[in-house]
Amino acid sequence: MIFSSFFDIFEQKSFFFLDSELIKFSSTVVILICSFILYLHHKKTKIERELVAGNILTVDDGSIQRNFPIFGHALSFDFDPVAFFRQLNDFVDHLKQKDPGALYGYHLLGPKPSLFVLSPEGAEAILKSTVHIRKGLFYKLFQDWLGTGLLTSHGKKWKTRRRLLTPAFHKTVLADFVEVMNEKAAKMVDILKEKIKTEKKINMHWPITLCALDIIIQTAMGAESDIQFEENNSYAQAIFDWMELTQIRHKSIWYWPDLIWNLSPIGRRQKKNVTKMHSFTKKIIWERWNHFRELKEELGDDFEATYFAEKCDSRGRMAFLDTLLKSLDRGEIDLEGIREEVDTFMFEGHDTTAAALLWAVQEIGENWEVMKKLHEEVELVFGDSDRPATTGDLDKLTFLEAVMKETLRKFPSVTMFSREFDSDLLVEKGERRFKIPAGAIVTINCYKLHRDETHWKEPEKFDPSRWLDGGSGETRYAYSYFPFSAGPRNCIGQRIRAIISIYFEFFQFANLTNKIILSHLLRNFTWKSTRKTNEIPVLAEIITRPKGGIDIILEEKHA
Ligand code: HEM
Repeated sequence: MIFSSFFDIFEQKSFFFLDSELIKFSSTVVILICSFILYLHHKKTKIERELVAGNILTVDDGSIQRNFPIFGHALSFDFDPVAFFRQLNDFVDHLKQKDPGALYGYHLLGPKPSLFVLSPEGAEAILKSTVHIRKGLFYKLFQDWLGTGLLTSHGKKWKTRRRLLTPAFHKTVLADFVEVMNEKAAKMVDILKEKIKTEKKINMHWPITLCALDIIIQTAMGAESDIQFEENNSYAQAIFDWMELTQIRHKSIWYWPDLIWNLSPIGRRQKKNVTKMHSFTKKIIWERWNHFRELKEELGDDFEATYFAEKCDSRGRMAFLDTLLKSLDRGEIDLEGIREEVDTFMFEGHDTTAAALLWAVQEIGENWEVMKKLHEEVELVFGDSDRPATTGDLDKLTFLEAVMKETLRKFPSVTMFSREFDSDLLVEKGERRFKIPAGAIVTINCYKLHRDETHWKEPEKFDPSRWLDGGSGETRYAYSYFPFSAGPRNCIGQRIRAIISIYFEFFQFANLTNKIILSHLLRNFTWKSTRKTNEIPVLAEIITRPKGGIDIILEEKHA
């Protein structure tokens, strides 16, 4: 209406008319903008009052973060990702100093309340809830790549997908997984042995990331890949660029509306990343789906028995992509749904593991005593042989397990996860009551909570012995350590462990990958980190990684 009269004015070219219509038009626009600003201001003030009444602490006491009219604290966030993460951790320290018994703090993104958890007790109330399981607004920014797959969906869709996918990594494919992981880790070792012939200092970022990616491509999708030989692999590069741009979008609320984002230069660059990543996974899915259909046509009634014979156990459970293809054949999911889940597993399944391994390599290389103990342990289990590791071998590597647990305590790969509240949550701690209002986004920063001094002695110290017999790790308060999250929306890799442990004491996809890759490294090399861990900037961009990767001086053990 407004726009059509605006164009009419120009067509009629009547200046008298133009004047009066323009005045009408401009006043309408000004009134609309003013009403909107007043509405935002009213909403923001109302929610602020509600948060203070609910015992949620504010960070805007002048010294730490400014609360601007309309925009709230959004304008005080640091743009540099390392500084931004430090800022978030400082908020926790600042508020805990102010009120040691408080469970939650807040800042405002415009009128949107964004809460953060101050203590493990505060995390427990949220993670245990079976009602507040909807992921925070931030996860919408993942949807251009992951769609609404398991990580990002909620409600009925999430429940159906979780049921569909949980049995996907079952015990009968465990042996295949271990075989593949050994093969890929051995490939990485060969590549590194070649590298150290010409380079003294090795950056472990790409060798480890590509090895983890190689493993997930084959174990979850059943596809062969040569990705480890392509250091500048365009798929992996697209993933990293996507993460960086998503992080920028996260901190810049003006980029949140799709229209603005899609028109911006970095939004267009992001589109190219997404197209590249989608075509990579679609190709894998199509190849396997075509094979599935050809075989079905060829074998008729015998198809299921033949296709799944090697993959099925007596309960009829299958490998990841096969499970999805069978569901597709039954009409329980469509091709787009499979693409969403494949992308989710490609994303969650390699980068989380790679980040944890990088930090582990760094800590081992800095702590000579730890390296020595690990060498002794692998030598005891494998001797001088170069045979592949079995699940039995991995079970015996108890110190290595402790090293991985301690690494994930200090550097949980997924540092921050959040929930968006559809209804209020009342949390009680002793005499005190805290109210999280409906509409709030609550972020749990487990990097900070894993270093809570009330639960961990010398939390900044890398001390794997906490996890050995008698150590504090084993007797800890459950919610002081949750690198795989906890409750109904925990990491599916962890949940699988509980189901599979009926057959095997030890099974966990991520843990298995970590232990196999690290044991291969330890059997072949010794190394020294070139930087001190506490001097490495922590880049918490969706996945928490060391900025600049990990540089080590790597030497062959039996050269
Ligand atoms: C060191 C390795 C890993 C860590 C630390 C880790 C951590 C996590 C965390 C903290 C969450 C919850 C995220 C949230 O609430 O937003 C999560 C969810 C998830 N993880 Fe992992 N993960 C790891 C490896 C894996 C692997 C190997 C896979 C698959 C092969 C995987 C698949 C998933 C999926 C699908 C979800 C979403 C579950 C749901 O919402 O129902 N993760 N992971």
